[in-house]
Amino acid sequence: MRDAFNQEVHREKLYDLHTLKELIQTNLPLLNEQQKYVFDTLMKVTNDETGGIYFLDAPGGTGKTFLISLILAKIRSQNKIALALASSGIAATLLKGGRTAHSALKFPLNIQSFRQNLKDLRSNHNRFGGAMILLAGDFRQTLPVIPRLTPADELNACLKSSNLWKHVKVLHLSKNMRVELQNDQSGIIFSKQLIDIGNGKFPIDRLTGCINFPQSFCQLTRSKDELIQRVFPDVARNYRNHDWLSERAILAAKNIDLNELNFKIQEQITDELRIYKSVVSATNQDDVVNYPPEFLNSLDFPGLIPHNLQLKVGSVVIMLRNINQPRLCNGTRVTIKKLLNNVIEATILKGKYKREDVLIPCIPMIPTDVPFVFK
Ligand SMILES: Nc1ncnc2c1ncn2[C@@H]1O[C@H](COP(=O)(O)OP(=O)(O)OP(=O)(O)O)[C@@H](O)[C@H]1O
Repeated sequence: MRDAFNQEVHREKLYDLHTLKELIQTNLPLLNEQQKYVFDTLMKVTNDETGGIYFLDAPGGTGKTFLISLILAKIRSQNKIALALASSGIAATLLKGGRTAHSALKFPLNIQSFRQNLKDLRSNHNRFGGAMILLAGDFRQTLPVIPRLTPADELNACLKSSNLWKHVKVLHLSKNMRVELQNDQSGIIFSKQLIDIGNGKFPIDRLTGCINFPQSFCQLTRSKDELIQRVFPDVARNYRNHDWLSERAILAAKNIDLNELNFKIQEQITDELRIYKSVVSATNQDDVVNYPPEFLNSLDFPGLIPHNLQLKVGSVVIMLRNINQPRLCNGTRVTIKKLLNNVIEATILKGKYKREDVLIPCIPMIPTDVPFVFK
């Protein structure tokens, strides 16, 4: 732990002060009133070393990344240490110097133990060793996902259920800068409706227990084909345009629906289809008889690619694992460029590494959350 900490400290001394100061000069005057209040509050407790734990309650688009980048730059420009840790690889790529908590600290982020560790490392007995800890997110979004457990377990895993929550000071951002800057009226209404859903303001249907969307909620489609037509019009012609591809996506709650949608979209691409079959077998000799490859091949586990992976040049793929951070991490979207026997060449569609080509090799995978081990 001490080694990991020292490595981070060393990394933190490598920032170019001139670039940091330029960023501060450009972005600080742009902060809106709420953002400025958060910035001033956090910089004050950082500078006078009173520290404390803060939660930035801010829905999507309100400027979390913009504001946190500025706070990081300001602290680093004063030759102090600011670590940007994220729970997922793709979130870590949004911030300068961002790392997953796991990769930076070599242990999964557990706020309780992190609190004790910081006291030791900073030789300071205040909570979190006098450091300013800023957590950011949106409680209106998905609860932590815990496979095979109940909604009560998911609520328990939430930060709000932790003993620490009573010490957390909550700061708010509510102005959606993403739609504000584009002056898009329908975007402003939609973002407000999303916040109302998250705040439980939509009436619940007593019979079904579900919420009803108002007519003005969004454009509803009646079939998957119509949905594809609206989101990916004329795929056959447009799929080579990476900017066009990077601006659209269809989300679904279940893999089975996604597979059908992907199949239909990919069907419209005229390139040759390549099929990659995984070689699946039980690793424990005793299990080989009970779980023959034919059975294992028929299974479809969340987080694992299907046994029969069918791809075309131009297909869009989302990474499910952190293979090579920060470029190839869980959540990176790429489009296929070349399909070779054992390696796939692809181009990154979004984010800091957009347009960069990457190689995705064959990788052995052993899922850990199934009752028997297979590879
Ligand atoms: N004060 C500001 N002045 C100018 N642009 C801003 C300001 N605040 C945010 N933005 C811009 O608004 C957009 C949304 O901000 P940002 O990505 O930081 O929001 P977010 O809360 O992190 O969103 P999400 O949760 O969806 O990732 C970005 O393009 C960002 O550059």
